[in-house]
Amino acid sequence: MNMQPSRFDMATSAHLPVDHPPVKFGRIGVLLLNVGTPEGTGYWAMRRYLKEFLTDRRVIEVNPIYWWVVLNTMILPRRPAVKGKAYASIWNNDRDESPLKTISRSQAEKLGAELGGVDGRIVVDWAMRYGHPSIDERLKSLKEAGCDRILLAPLYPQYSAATTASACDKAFQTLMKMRWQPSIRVLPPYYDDPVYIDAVVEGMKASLAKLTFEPEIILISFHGVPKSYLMKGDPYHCHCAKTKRLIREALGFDTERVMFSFQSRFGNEEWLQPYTDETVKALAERGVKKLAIVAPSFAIDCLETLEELDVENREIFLHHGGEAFAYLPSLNDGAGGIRVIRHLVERELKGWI
Ligand SMILES: C=CC1=C(C)c2cc3[nH]c(cc4nc(cc5[nH]c(cc1n2)c(C)c5CCC(=O)O)C(CCC(=O)O)=C4C)c(C)c3C=C
Ligand SMILES: [Fe+2]
Ligand SMILES: [Fe+2]
Repeated sequence: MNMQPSRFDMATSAHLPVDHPPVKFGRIGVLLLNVGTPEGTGYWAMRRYLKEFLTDRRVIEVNPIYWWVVLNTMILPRRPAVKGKAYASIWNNDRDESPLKTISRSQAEKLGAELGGVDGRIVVDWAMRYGHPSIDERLKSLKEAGCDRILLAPLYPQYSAATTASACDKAFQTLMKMRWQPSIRVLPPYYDDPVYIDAVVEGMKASLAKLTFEPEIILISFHGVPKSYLMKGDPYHCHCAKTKRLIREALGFDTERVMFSFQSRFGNEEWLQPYTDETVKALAERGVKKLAIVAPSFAIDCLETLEELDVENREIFLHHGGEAFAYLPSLNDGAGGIRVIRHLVERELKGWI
């Protein structure tokens, strides 16, 4: 087949040979990626989601035979019902989907509207690592729309193999099967990006200003990972520590007032410490009466923030003597959230647009 550049001109001209396949090219795709979410809160939808999540070797690194037994005999028979109830309590009933999905879609729509004014060739889409819309489906769709350059944008400020690398692995599995692969770029972690830190701090200040109390302590809670991942070289812990320091400095609060911890522990292995639930309990028992929690590792509010922090940890705090508790929301699809994503995406698209 003649692969000279003129072939592509031909593809769009009236001189295209009758038996020539259709050729679409020249557009630039941006694919926003997040962790994933169940399709429903019932047992089978939850089971499918958890099974996909918990069979990802980037997420669970223990011996696969041991894990197969644990997953199938202990976790999948019970966890779907328990977590299904938790998801039901935060579900977006208007759209019958989780908040993570609603807000991911909105982020992509808002970013698409803004970037369309910058360069008409840009197509913004979104996908989930687990569940739908899948990375496979949306990557193929971008390619079919004529995107021969694609920026993968995992919306994890702090890098972890369990999240960022897992999303990229999934994308590369699809690319492995493409004859004409698009050129690919990957958004680097942005844990210390000044625009991200400024937006988080601006959001925190706005939320704090609306409170009827002044928190004695601000707890910055990050999603945890097993400690063994840190020991094997995952930079997630260091990225979180730097994000925490930069937020504290930008707030201008002293070191005693801003603490950090890791949440969402799973299984019996040791995870990064200190644990959020234990910290919240200890603070209340120490006599702290007013507490605010923020979770900057989540680009979007989800089960782990709306339920685990705002409901479970609120209860722990109040039950152990605390009097006032506030969860400060994530950046989501607000002006600050979109400003951060747009800044990162425009920076990474340099040379393409
Ligand atoms: C068991 C191992 C897990 C690791 C390691 C892990 C890391 C990790 N996860 C996020 C972000 C999110 N996780 C969410 C839910 C969730 N996470 C795990 C397990 C691990 N995560 C499970 C099993 C679940 C499902 C809920 C549950 O059963 O507990 C979510 C919420 C999704 C939603 O639909 O709302 C997010 C977001 C990060 C950032 C991370 C490591 C850095
Ligand atoms: Fe998780
Ligand atoms: Fe570290």
